[in-house]
Parts: sequence; structure tokens; C-alpha cells
Amino acid sequence: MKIAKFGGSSVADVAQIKKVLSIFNADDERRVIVVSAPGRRYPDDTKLTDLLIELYHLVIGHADTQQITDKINTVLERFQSIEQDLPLKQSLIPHFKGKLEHLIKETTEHARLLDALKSCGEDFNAELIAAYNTQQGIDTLYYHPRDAGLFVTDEPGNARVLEESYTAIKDSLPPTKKIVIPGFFGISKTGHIVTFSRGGSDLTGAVIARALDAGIYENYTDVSGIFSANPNIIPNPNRIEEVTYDEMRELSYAGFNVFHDEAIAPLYSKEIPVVIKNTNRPEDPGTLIVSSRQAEGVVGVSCDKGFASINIKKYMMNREIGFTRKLLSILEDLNISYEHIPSGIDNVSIILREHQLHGKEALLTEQIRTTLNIDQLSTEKNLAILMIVGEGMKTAVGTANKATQAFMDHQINLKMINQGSSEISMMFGIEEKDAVKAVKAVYNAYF
Ligand SMILES: Nc1ncnc2c1ncn2[C@@H]1O[C@H](COP(=O)(O)OP(=O)(O)O)[C@@H](O)[C@H]1O
Ligand SMILES: N[C@@H](CC(=O)OP(=O)(O)O)C(=O)O
Repeated sequence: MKIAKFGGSSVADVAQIKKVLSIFNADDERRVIVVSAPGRRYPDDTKLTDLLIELYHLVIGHADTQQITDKINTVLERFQSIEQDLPLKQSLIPHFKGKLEHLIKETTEHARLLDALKSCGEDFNAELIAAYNTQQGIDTLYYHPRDAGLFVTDEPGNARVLEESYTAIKDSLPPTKKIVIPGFFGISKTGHIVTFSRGGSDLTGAVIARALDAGIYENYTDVSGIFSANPNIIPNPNRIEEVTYDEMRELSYAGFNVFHDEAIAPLYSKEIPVVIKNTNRPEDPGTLIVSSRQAEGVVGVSCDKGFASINIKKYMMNREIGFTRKLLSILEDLNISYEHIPSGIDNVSIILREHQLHGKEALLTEQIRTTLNIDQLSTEKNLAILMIVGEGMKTAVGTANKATQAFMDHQINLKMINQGSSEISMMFGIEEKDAVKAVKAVYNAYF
């Protein structure tokens, strides 16, 4: 059995949706598809999810009724134009309109309203696509995550999948029918709609693939696979034929947004392979994500912005038993997650995503100063992290040298270097302003 997920670019308009359905219907093995909300049709277009977020801000900002109505209409017009062009005989627009108005009227808590509105993009799209396929004579069911058994934690905007979902989904979905499921959200045990982080429809597809023990998880997008660097920075980059789960997790974590980094977790323990394919060129082989491969050198160079570093210095830190534990418990108490902890004998840096500091920075630094009696503390922001990734790095000699030489040749100030014990990636901390230059320089050094 194959589970396929189609991203926003694959369902942005009628022409794209028809390509999706021809892929869906071409193979009986392809039983469940997960769809995103309509994405951008042209570069300056707004993703439907972003229109829904704008609607939320108007509602909570007590904008006048006309502005809210206009935004609801803008959302509905995207679906209406899809319906008209298909054409769908029985309009779903009155139903969608009622649902949006009901949510706005009845949802009092802001975080809940945001999640509920954000979910409507994928939800309406799935319902519409299933209805059209049925109209075309292929009996197709639409399954809301509530009915599919996709249960998640209750953290608005950042849901985690609950383990019990896997059996619930297996038990809920009829084994012989074609099914369309909206991506990006699940249902908490208190019955609330909770969304994943942005790009999270990839995760929905992965969860369904694992629950149904799929032979393959196909992830359809607008590029013919994963490239060794972001194609928006490097023109015509090298296409990766095969990449491991571990390599992909590192690459998507640091900016390869073509596949959500959390989507690897449900798949790797069951060794369900993933193929990244192009909806516009389904005949292209794409990129296969697998558990192991014959690896040589570096497979990809990724870079992501928006990091901060808290640099701490204390003489004799290396002799102080329990220092790091106390430091980490401060982060834990403030519910802050970190990314890397490069350290020296008398200093340690905590690298985290800048958004983790929002509203907590003063408290965090104050607690570190007072609890740990340190000598110096400084915070650096606007950092980028560049990663070179490859299972082959374990055995290759001189890999780091190529990157550091590239930084030197291009006058890029290197703020820190870190290599995890798995030796499949190396992280370089640089200033955000150097990010594009650095990717070009390092990519050219390896490819
Ligand atoms: N290394 C990479 N390989 C392929 N695509 C990448 C890479 N890094 C970034 N991208 C971008 O990811 C995009 C696909 O992801 P996304 O926009 O989320 O698609 P979808 O709407 O299908 O989910 C590509 O169009 C490309 O611009
Ligand atoms: N629509 C959501 C979820 C998603 O996965 O979208 P896409 O498949 O277009 O990346 C978002 O924009 O974040």
C-alpha cells in the first residue's frame, strides 16, 4: 500500500488538483492521500493558511465586521474558484462559510481559535477533493482527523502525535476505500483541533503511513526530489538520489523545508521508505529516503536563520560537578528547548531558536547568573546555522577542512563549530547576514 501526501503547491488550483487526482487514481495501491491547503499559485500569491492567520488577527484585533467579512470572502473565493473550474456540481461553499462563522462565534480562547481557523485550509480542501473524485465515479471518502483517530497533545500550534493514534487510525479507516485526509492537524484528548508546526502536513502523511504499515510514503511537491542545497540559493543544484533518515532529519532541521524534520520520526522505526516526488513530473525518479545507504562524503549543505546563542563563562567550570545539569534544569523550568551546546573547559554556549527566548530572555539570563554564580554571560542574536551532512563523513578525512577553507576564502566569520557523536553532520555558527554567501561557498567546495 502507498500513502501519498500532496503539498500546498500541488493543490493550489484546479490544474494542480487534477494532476493530483490522476496520480491518486492511477494506482489502486495508492489508497490514502493527505492534502495540504491551497498554496501559492504564483510567487506573490498568499498561501491559504496565511489568509486564515490574517483572518484570526482581524477577529482578535476586533476589526470592523466588514473587514472580517471581506477576509472570509477572500478565503471562500479560493475554494469557489476551484469548485467552479472543476466543476463541482453541488457547492460546498455555504457549508464552509457556516463552519468559519461558527468557529469565530463560538471559540473564545485565542490560541484555540487560531488553530481551528488554520486547520480549515486543509480540511475544506480534503472535503472538496474527495467530493469531486466521487462525482467522477471513484467512490472516495473524506476523513476528518477526529474520525480517523489522529490524536495529538494539547499544545496549540505545536502538536505532538500520541502513540495510541497508530492503532486508532488502523481501526478507523476502511481497508478497501479511497480516502482523502486533511494534513496539518489532529485532535487532542479534550476534543480540540490542534495544528502541527508550519509545513506539518508532511507529518500527517507519515503518521498515516506508519499506522497503515505502508510499503512506501510518497511525498509530492513542486520539485523533482531533494537537492544538495536549497534551489532558491543554488541554481540547478545536484539532485540527491538516496538519503538516510538520519541525514534527512539533520538537513530538514536546518532549512531543507521540502520535508518537515518531525516527519521522519514515525517512519524510521518501521523502516517505511519515503520518496519525494514532483506532482508536475511524476515520471521523474525523485529522492528516496531510506534507513541505510552506501555513503560517500557530504550529501547536502543546509542553512537556517533565527538562532541565538547564550554564552556563559566561569573559571574552573570543568571541575564543578553538576554545572550543566543545573543549567539545563533552568531551561527545563522555563520550558525552553535548545539545539546545541558547544563547550570548552571554562565556557559553554546554549544555541537555541530565537523564538524560544520571547518573553523569557530576562528571566533566563537572570536565573543563570544567580543560580550558577558565573563570571560572564552574553547573548548573541541573528545567528544562522550552516550544516554539512553525510553518513560518509564518518570515514572521510579532511571533510571539515574544505568547509573552513571556504569560509576563510569568502571572509566569513565563523562563530562556532560543533560535531555530534554520530559524526554525520557538522554545524557552523555564522552571522545571518553571511548565510547566502556561506551556502554558495560551502556548496561549491563539495559539489
Ligand atoms: N534542498 C532542497 N531540495 C529541494 N527543495 C528545497 C530544498 N530546500 C528548500 N526547498 C524548497 O522546498 C520547496 C518545496 O517545499 P514546500 O514549499 O513546503 O512544498 P509543498 O507546498 O509541496 O509542501 C521547493 O519548491 C524548494 O523551493
Ligand atoms: N498549510 C500548512 C501545512 C503544510 O504542510 O503546508 P505545505 O504542504 O504547503 O508545506 C502550512 O502552510 O504550513
